[in-house]
Amino acid sequence: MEENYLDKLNEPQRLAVEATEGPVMVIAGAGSGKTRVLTYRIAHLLNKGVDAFNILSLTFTNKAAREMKERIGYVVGESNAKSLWMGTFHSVFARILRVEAPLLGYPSDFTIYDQQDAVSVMTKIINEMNLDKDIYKAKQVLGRISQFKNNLITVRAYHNNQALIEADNEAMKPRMGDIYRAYVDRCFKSGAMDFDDLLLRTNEILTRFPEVLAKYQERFKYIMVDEYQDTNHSQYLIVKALASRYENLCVVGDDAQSIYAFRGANIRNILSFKQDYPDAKLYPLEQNYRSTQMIVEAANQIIKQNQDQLEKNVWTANESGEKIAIYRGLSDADEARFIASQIWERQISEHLQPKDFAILYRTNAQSRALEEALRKRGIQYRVFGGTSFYQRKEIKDMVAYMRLLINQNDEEALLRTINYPARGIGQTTISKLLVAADQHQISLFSLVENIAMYAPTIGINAGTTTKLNNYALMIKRFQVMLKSHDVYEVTMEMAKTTQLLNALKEDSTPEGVSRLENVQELLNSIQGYVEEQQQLEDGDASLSGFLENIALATDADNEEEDDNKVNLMTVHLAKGLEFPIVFIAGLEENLFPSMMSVNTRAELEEERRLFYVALTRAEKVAYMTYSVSRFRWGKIIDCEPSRFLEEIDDDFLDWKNLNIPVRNSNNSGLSADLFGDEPSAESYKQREKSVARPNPNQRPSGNVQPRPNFKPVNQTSSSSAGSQENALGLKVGQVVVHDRFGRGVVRDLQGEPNDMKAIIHFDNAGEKKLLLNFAKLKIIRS
Ligand SMILES: Nc1ncnc2c1ncn2[C@@H]1O[C@H](COP(=O)(O)OP(=O)(O)OP(=O)(O)O)[C@@H](O)[C@H]1O
Ligand SMILES: [Mg+2]
Repeated sequence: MEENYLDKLNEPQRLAVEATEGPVMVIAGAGSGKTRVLTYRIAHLLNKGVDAFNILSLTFTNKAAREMKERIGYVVGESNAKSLWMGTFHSVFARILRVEAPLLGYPSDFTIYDQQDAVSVMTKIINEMNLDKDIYKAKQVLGRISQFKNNLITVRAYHNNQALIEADNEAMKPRMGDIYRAYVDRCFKSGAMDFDDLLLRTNEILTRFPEVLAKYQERFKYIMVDEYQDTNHSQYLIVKALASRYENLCVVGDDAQSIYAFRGANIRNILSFKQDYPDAKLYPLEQNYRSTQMIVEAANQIIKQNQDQLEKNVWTANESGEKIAIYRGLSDADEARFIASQIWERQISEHLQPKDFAILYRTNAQSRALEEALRKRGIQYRVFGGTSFYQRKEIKDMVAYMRLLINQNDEEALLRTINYPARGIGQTTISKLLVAADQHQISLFSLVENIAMYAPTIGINAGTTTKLNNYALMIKRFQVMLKSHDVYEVTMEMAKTTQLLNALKEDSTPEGVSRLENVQELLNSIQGYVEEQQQLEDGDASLSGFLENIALATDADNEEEDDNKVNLMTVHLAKGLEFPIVFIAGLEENLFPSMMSVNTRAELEEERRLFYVALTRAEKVAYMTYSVSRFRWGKIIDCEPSRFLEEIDDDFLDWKNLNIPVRNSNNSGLSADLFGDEPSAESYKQREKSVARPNPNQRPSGNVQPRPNFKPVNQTSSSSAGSQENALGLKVGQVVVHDRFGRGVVRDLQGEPNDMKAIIHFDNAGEKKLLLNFAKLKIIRS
């Protein structure tokens, strides 16, 4: 055991760690060690002899939980840390529901529907009810239902709530209640829960079954919640119910970082903690250990402008640090190029690694330009969120088969697999089946399984009947196989028998190859899962266990093994994380703050908190970038710098390139003329929060002190060096394969031998200039 671990805490942190009995709340600024307090507190509990089994810790991501576990393992020994219950609300309560959901009539192997499944169910409902799709938009309707669920408004409660009904009538959606009922029925019949159900049903069980509540109250004698500011009402009630017996509850959070109000997070949870637990102890943490003085002070100044916040005094003893660099791009491509060039330079000049950098942005769509710039520089990166591994089509197809094996009522899984790979079961047949299943009040699978009996009345011919029969038999066979073989063996067999692997193998395009690799990767991960679980004492190598991990992987849970890469993610996903160098990109009006969020003060304040979260991720250096034009919604639009930039005092800022002409704007087709289009000082003054200050773009140049090593971007040597030697022995005219762009022909070689670039024309991707030191090329024909 690590000795004197309490010495690694400052005074208030140590007190919060040692106050293990009774309610405790820590509300403190970013980087002040809240998460560290929780980690050490758990270690301390274990060290005092509390059984790991009795500790529940709720984190924002599963990754955060794993990291905490690891850290706790260092302090108290790994074996002790293993049986801790840690994870997101969704993953912890999904685990409990596996045991308890049958109380509500769900199968214990219930499926978890992700957003895509939910949208598909909703689209069907809206179609079947013949509703106007422009008024009843599937995602919007689901958003509304999510609100209901997170506030524990069940279908029945909705129908008894005149105010809600009237609100929906006014919103031109009088059928909302019927849709809600149809959606809940449909999920229930499929034996499926969506994400909000995981919390709603947990609440339902804890309320309706006192003996179950008592069981978990006994079990979780010590409860901890990180990022408490972002818990919604449903989560709040679960915690409250579980903690109400022992009240050994410790919540930590920061009201200034509450960024999920749009999803129902409720800052009042923090404020009412004192009322719920009048004896609660409060420990203010004020010292920031993460960031430089420059960053801490600038962040303090930003958040001070919000009216709704608890008073805090955050300071740091860290070095003063560099000013925040601001860069103005001519286009999103130029902005991205600047960022990539800075990463490149800092890696070399400061011996930093790719993983030391994070690029944060407001919307996922911004990653495209950034990715392109990083690729051009040969910088390794990974994108969190967006289309995660498990959302890819080929993976979802495989997973749908797996889901069907454990829950044959899972209608979404059935619809996804019934004719993929193609087995001649057409859309008309499927529509007939859906109607008939509904008429006979049986699940789609039962219908397909007994199709011979129903076929004549439904109007399905003999050929199709055989096909449906074969499909059902195949699924049944795997279900049986699952009883005697491990999960990996069954899924491997399934991938082969269904022809799924073959279908992918036939496609030899680079995309096809990568799809096949993805499926292989999935099979590998199943194998890894089976082996890992078999080694654990209370291991669960079941298919449902595996599927649960997949369904609940949050966007921030990136499982990539080789993690030495530049991190790209939205600010929302960056919560709780820290990186030596952080770029905040796209600081423009209508982007950050988002266009949707500038109408009320409350919305704007949430955007400002988001900005505060972004800046406070940085340890050593922060950059803020914006662009005067950007490719959005299919066209180039002009942009103004974000009002947030104006809100930071000049003492903290270093405006990088105001007096440096930006060299070019390559593929954006823009020229320096754009400078003339920027907003006037006048338009700034008109803004609500505007400080009396000139347009930042027209600041006196005396303010601009480019760092000595600052170079204008995009100066590449273009001396032709086609005949020179290079590492690969590459020559003009050779045919090569690139792992991303596929097959191509070398057109030209440029630059110094040790920094050579190749111009390659790719069959599918067109002409690219690649840095040979980084591009992974294979010569296939000289
Ligand atoms: N007493 C301490 N001594 C040394 N380092 C510390 C101390 N307290 C915290 N740190 C370090 O400071 C950094 C920030 O801590 P932590 O992530 O726990 O802050 P936080 O309050 O949870 O931040 P956030 O609000 O962003 O979630 C971490 O790297 C942590 O290890
Ligand atoms: Mg934290």
